[in-house]
Amino acid sequence: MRKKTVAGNWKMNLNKDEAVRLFGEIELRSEDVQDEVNLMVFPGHIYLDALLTARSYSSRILIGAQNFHPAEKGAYTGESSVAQLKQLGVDAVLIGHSERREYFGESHAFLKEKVNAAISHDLIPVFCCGEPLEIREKGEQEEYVQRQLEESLFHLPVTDFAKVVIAYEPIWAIGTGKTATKEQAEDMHSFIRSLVQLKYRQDTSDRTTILYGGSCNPSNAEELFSMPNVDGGLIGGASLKAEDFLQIARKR
Ligand SMILES: O=C[C@H](O)COP(=O)(O)O
Repeated sequence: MRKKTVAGNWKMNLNKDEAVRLFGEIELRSEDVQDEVNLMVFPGHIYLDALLTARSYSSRILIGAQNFHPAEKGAYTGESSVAQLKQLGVDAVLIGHSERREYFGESHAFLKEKVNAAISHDLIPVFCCGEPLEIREKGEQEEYVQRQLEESLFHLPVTDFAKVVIAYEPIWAIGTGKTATKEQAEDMHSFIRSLVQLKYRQDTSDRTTILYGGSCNPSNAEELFSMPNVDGGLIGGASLKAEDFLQIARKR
């Protein structure tokens, strides 16, 4: 039985006070979210330390970084390494978000390096994949997502792959209010799981967490999460309000 995961990607939103307050509210009010739900937040990079410091000792909320550079160290102005994030106390990293692929030109090969760097420092890689609208309209979404996984993720040996969380985020649904239907999400999630089974093993594919992202909110989370292969969500806009985020986390 897979545990559900609900992760909030705060992107480049909130100031420091707002970020610390939001984290505190989520932490305080997460008590009525079932124990079997994993909670994760990805705040703005410059607030990671503040949140890690504010996090209570017994907190159930994992804190992740939205970005990093795969090199161990070096002349990469403005970047952070996984070693630096690990030392800070970060638990997870986002890799392959469509915004990083599109606006920062992160290639399949670069994302593969990021995956390797995260694994080598024992950070949970949350690997995002998903197709743009024109690909969906041509009906080529499966080939598109398969390539993303094959180029950047499926090189991992099974023991490392077991640490990865996959997030399927159709680009046409991100921040648009136009969420995938539960059938569209389930079709892609079950396709991804079948690829994992082919590449690895049945027990690995049974255990792989596959999140849905793209305009997921308190009104549509329940039907999306009711699908057998949807193991929770990677939430953008709706994760910026504690009540909305927690309402999503309470959906089964
Ligand atoms: O990482 C989160 C996704 O990009 C979804 O964002 P959204 O919920 O605002 O559509």
